[in-house]
Amino acid sequence: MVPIPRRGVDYRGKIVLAPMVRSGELPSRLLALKYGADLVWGPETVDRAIIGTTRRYNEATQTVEWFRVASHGQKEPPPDAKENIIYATHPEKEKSRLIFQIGTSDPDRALQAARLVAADVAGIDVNAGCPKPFSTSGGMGAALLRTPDKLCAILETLVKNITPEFEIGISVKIRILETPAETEALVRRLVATGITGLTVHCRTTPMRPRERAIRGQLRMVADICHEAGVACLMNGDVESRDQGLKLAQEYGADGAMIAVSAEKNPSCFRAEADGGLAPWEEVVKEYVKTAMDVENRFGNTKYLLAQMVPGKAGLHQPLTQSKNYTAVCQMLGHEEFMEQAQEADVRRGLDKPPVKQSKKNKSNATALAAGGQTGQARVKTQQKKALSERVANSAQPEMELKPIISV
Ligand SMILES: Cc1cc2nc3c(=O)[nH]c(=O)nc-3n(C[C@H](O)[C@H](O)[C@H](O)COP(=O)(O)O)c2cc1C
Repeated sequence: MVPIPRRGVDYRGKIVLAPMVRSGELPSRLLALKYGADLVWGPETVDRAIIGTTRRYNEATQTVEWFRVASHGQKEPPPDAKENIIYATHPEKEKSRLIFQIGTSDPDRALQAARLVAADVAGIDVNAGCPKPFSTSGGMGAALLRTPDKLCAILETLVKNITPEFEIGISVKIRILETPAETEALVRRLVATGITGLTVHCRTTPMRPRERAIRGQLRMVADICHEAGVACLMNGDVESRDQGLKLAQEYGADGAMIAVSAEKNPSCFRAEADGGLAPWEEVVKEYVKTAMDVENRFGNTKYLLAQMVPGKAGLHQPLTQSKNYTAVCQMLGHEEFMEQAQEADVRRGLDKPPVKQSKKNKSNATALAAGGQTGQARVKTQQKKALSERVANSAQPEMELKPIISV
């Protein structure tokens, strides 16, 4: 077992929520914590997306939000400009248990991004496992497994600058490599960077999510971590708290991380002794309430509900077509939430038909498409910016991420 870390969270004996783009937004994390998750990872947030955001405290929801205003390529955003919330946290409920995961391929940018959130989280994690072209084409995610010098430089920069200033630990999430020897060489380098935790997703980069996780290299990874005083979490096909604790013990890991099973039913974090898995109806009710409490983006709420409501309930089509929280509560029979749902819809403008794109924005889009008016270089910068924003806001699940960015 690893010694208790002097700084940052203690990972030992922990069952944690995995980082999940789109599925790991604030209400999902709060629900996971409510059902007993020990720590929660936020969805991967690309460094460029968080850099340049403004932080504010939202009194109404008691959340901290990092947002930017869409400027559509103009210096001053138009008065009707839309605000994009890039990241949100509920300090009271999750600060000491929230790990912020960065998507990055550059030590300086990683540091700039980490500085913006470090005071509000319990740890910073670097994503070195996302296999999708959207991540790897920018040198991020699983591409970092093939550029260990760069990955180590990122981790060392964060350890050197973030840990002493904010008293939080730095961790990394990797996948196994093709051979145990390759994985061993990589892990030996990573644990020497000063990180406090390492999560190993027990699949190789080309493996599909449906393929069973391979645990043959796990004990070796955990042993190398422990020799260096680094905690090791296992990930891949863990479905519940009890199973995770058993597997961690069997393979010598400190704890386990759950993704897909938690996306479907976050009560998987509850021990059998405390009631185990709750029925989906109960979980969905909690989720809708939590999503309204923190004013979650309706599109994200709808997406998560589609993961949680079983197909056989026959609700997927009406859910997909629903336009606001009131409709969702009606459909699910949550009469007691109707008032809150109506208020939430009014606040978010969901009680009216969607606003058409303004003339100004339309003409900007045309100018961009034409490419001539503002000059080729400026258009390119604007397109890159817009794509980066999409990266942060589209929040697609890892398996579905499209190669939409070429920066
Ligand atoms: C919807 C979805 C989004 C994901 N997004 C991320 C992410 O942002 N960062 C990351 O490191 N892994 C991401 N993953 C991978 C998971 O964290 C985890 O490594 C993987 O799903 C294996 O765990 P499981 O077998 O419990 O599902 C994502 C997985 C899913 C299903």
